[in-house]
Amino acid sequence: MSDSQLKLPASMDKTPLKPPAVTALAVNSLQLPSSAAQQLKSSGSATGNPRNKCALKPGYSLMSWIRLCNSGADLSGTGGRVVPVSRSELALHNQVNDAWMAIRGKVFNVTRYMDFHPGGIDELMRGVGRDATKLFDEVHAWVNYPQLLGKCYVGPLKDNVAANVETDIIRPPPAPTELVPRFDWIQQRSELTLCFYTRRMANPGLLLKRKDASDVGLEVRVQLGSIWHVFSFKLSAAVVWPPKAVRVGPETGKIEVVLTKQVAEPWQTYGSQEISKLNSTCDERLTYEVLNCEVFNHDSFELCLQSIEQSVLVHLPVGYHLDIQLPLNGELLERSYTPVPHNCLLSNSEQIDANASPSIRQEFLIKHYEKGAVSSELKQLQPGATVQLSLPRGNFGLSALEAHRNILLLAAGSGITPILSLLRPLLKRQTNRIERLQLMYFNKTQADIWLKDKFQALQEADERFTCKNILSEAGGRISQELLAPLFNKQQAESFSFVAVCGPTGFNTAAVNSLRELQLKPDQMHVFQ
Ligand code: HEM
Repeated sequence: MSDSQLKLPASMDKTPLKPPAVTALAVNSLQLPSSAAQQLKSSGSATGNPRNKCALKPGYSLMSWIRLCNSGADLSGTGGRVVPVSRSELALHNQVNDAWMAIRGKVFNVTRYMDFHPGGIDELMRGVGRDATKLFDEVHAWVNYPQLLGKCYVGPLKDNVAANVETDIIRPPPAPTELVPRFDWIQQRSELTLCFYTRRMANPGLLLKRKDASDVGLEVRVQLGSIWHVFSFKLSAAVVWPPKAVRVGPETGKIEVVLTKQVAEPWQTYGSQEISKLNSTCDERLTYEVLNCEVFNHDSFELCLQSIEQSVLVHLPVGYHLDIQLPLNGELLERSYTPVPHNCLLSNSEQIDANASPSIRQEFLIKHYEKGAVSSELKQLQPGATVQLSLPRGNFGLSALEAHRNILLLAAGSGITPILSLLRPLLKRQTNRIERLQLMYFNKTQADIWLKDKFQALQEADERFTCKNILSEAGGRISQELLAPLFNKQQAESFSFVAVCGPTGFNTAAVNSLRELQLKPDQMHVFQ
């Protein structure tokens, strides 16, 4: 890791006011995960604040740690050498003045970090002299330890599974439905930030709803798999709608909602909240109005929808879709579509992997089928018309791709839309960085290819990404012969995971070919 990589994380780049004590009532209603609840009991947070963060001694801020890391000091204690460490050796370094800790097969010397640890020395000591991966993840899986402890790296844990050490593979987290997001808040004079912590690679979705015109009612729904965790807030005072910023980290699992206070002053408490659960397969619909509906190419169009009264912001988990529902001849028609990033529309010349923040808008690229009732109806929609959208749906697990650095994407026609949503999170992934991401995009003719220029630009901007267009008019089709050269196990860059999306016939042919090439079910995901 180079020195220049160690920068202050954006979220810590401010000096926030410390949140004052939360009332007993609010704490009770928090439903902390049991591990965190136990910590609260055992460490007896004096303030009653759900956070267990300690006040750091003067001179031990994050900034000071970064300065120390960049000072050239020998923080690993090995003089810069990488030394493999056995478990028995690790166990010897269990003192506050000689503290080593293994996380995901890597041993770090955390002795000098002790005083800088925001959770305090006692907490950090719980993990020293041993493999602390599980404990670390239970407390704060989102913390970027490889970056913070880069200069403290001693070496790989010797008897760890070899593959783990070499490729930094991280085991998939337990099923997301077991997880309850942990809530926290932080404020500045003019801002209130609501934070929700899920888990690394949890791939959360988010829905924000303005509850009433008084601007103190806010509903925050965090989607984990098929469960929505609904936080209904009554804030201490009014805030401005929409939020100033909303950040959802598919990799870190951290969500931040930054609200501007209508009156800039410190608050005693954020207010109060109630938590409930909702199944995402429920029939709830959100009403959207058409902003515009325009031709995209010879047989497709772009449809831009906006939440009615702009009162709902939605962020879909990566690889999820929405069902669009509209009435026709007394019946309700419904079809699934994956929204595309705003920069995929014709009117937008930005690169494909730009901003993907939650939005009051949902934008779609839709292929028009002459005999397709839904696409024909949607194509005729005029600005101001309304449609109903379902809550985000899907079964894609981002963590399934976590261990893979060479990923192949197979898309046919409009099946490109869920595949598009993978590009950004994969290319931006910090842990186990992607080495090669190849898109094979199947269409009939040149004129059918969507977003050709955008893929070209992305290919030029990021050498890890390549796009290959395959046209059936030129005899190209999905087959074992076509794919076989990509799965030569003798080559280091052979693909180890494939995501597929297209019509049923395409998906079946792709899966059959991949099976013949010895790919296992857990090395594929098919978007149906
Ligand atoms: C494995 C043993 C560890 C335990 C038991 C532990 C415990 C804790 C606790 C209780 C907190 C306060 C949580 C809160 O804000 O609610 C915390 C915060 C923190 N810890 Fe650790 N920790 C451990 C290891 C580490 C390591 C190795 C690092 C180094 C990268 C680290 C970095 C941090 C950071 C950056 C925070 C602040 C997180 C935030 O504000 O979101 N911790 N830790």
